[in-house]
Amino acid sequence: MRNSLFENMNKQELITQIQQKKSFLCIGLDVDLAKIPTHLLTEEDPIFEFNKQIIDATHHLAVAFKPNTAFYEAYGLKGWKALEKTINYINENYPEIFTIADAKRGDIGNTSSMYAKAFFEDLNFDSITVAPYMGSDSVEPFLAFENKTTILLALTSNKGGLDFQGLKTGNNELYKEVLKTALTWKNSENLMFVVGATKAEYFAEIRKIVPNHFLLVPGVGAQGGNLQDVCKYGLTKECGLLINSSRGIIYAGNDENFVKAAQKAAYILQQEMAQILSK
Ligand SMILES: O=C(O)c1cc(=O)[nH]c(=O)n1[C@@H]1O[C@H](COP(=O)(O)O)[C@@H](O)[C@H]1O
Repeated sequence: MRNSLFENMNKQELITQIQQKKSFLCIGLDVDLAKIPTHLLTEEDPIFEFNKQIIDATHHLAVAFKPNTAFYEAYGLKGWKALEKTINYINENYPEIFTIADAKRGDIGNTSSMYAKAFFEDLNFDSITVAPYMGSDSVEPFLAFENKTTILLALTSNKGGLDFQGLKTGNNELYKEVLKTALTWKNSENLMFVVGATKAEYFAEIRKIVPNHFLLVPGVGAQGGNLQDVCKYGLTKECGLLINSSRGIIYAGNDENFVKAAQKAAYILQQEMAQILSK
């Protein structure tokens, strides 16, 4: 466990990692047994074995790992065990890495508190993705963990992302209200926001509302988002971006050479990031 300075340490450590690794890459560990190399299926725990090899080969190129819990919940108890082993493996071997439980939780206050305990205390993730739909008392139990980060969905990468998030509420679209209102919540310094890479044209507007907060940006790779477009308006002087790619990296290959293929895909993105950071 880290000390009470953790809240600032958390962000500071991330910034230090970004500078040292010249990377703001987050690798999504979205393990699908139908997609991993078949030779791993005879392992006792194929999901963990796959993750372990990906993590060992890419931890120096990435600053964050993001398992999406759906890909573990889908396999029941075995999947949850694999998630636990994965987060423990990262925390024990690469403690500098920022870990994200992509669980998209949020409920009435006392239920949110239990979600927060599950991911922050039991599993010891650094952060969790949370949906804002149920409002302040559904998010504040996560924010109360001053040593942890709550990553609130603002403008998501999917096609339907604008169905509700783009609706006008008075003068503003809903996603802008989410950003503005969340800044008024207690411990809002513990927030990051999700903005999809497929929505690059919205970053200038978003940065007017949240000039300094880190943004988690999924959608590069398989969903077609473009790194350069996102960085044009998304970058801050501290970088302020975590760019996620899941399938584009972990399934770059699907035979015995899958680790090398994943490493190469991560390296290509890291090199592009190094160039952007050097400007
Ligand atoms: O919160 C997320 O991470 C997320 C938000 C969003 O707007 N879009 C989005 O794709 N994601 C997640 O980011 C990952 C993207 O995976 P790839 O499309 O394979 O790179 C998945 O785990 C998604 O659930």
